Amino acid sequence: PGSDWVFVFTVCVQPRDGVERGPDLIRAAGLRDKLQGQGCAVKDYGNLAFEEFANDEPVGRVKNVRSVGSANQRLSEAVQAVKRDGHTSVMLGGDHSLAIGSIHGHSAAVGELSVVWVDAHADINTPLTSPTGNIHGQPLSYVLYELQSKIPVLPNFSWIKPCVSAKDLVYIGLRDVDPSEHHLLKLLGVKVFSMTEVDQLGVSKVMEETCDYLSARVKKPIHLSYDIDAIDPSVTPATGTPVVGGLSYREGVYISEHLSQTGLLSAVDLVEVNPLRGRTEQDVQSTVHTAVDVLLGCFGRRREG
Ligand SMILES: CN[C@](CCCC[B-](O)(O)O)(CCN1CCCCC1)C(=O)O
Ligand SMILES: [Mn+2]
Ligand SMILES: [Mn+2]
Repeated sequence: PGSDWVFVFTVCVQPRDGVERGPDLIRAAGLRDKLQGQGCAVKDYGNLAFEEFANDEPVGRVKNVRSVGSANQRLSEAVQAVKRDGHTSVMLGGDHSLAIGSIHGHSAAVGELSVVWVDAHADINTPLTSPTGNIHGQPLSYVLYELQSKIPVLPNFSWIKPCVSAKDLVYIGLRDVDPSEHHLLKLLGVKVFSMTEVDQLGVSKVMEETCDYLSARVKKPIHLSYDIDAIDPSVTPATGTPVVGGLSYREGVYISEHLSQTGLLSAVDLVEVNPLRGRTEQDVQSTVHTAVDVLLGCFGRRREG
């Protein structure tokens, strides 16, 4: 990329058990210098401060509703500002519930989006189907037009307007999908490349088919929402919900290299890095450095040099 590329970090943290430390570790691993070293201009917006809610009691089974709703509203505004300045937004989580604000803000600024969701999980439970009540397993249900009838009124969530069509969503890396999620994916006909398809087709064909599928109708800006747990826990163990049988380091980086080549990458989330879930410092460093390499791949880094 030329020097006209500006990357801004709307770095966001949830008051959670360790995942709030992800962004600073990714910074400390030298993301800014490495991006600049490959010809990118970088602007770091720093960490977004979120309002604390004293007794944020569950609503039904949904946990941390008020703080997550409020945080995502601030994040949406921050991402909108970044996109209005014509930059590519990079949101470092924090957990995947932050994709609500990131996708909402991105769409508010640029309109219709394609979403590529790289994850071991589908993150499409509704508040009523979620087995855990954790919103990081639900973000897509709040932003998909087709699921709005399934969303109850939740405090601090009324600002969210659905903004993504199910036909503009592609999953890569799925291998731990709840029955209720699988039902919704089938019902909505969402395009899924689970780990089975990755094994069957190979990551190169998966990316070719992903891009053909997304550009079959109208080419739209791409929102890449990358959950570090898509990659195998042998490579990225420091994460909240590790699942065996994940992407290799090479497959994980190839995905971002391929999307970078489309020239359509407009916003990136990199979430669920949790240093407290690493058993050793090596576990944490392997996870953080892989996250950095995935991001460098998004912005033009090629392994050939
Ligand atoms: C698969 N769905 C889970 C995990 C969501 C992970 C969020 B991500 O951001 O990391 O992708 C887990 C539900 N299972 C928990 C263990 C018992 C069976 C249900 C959920 O809590 O909804
Ligand atoms: Mn996720
Ligand atoms: Mn996940």
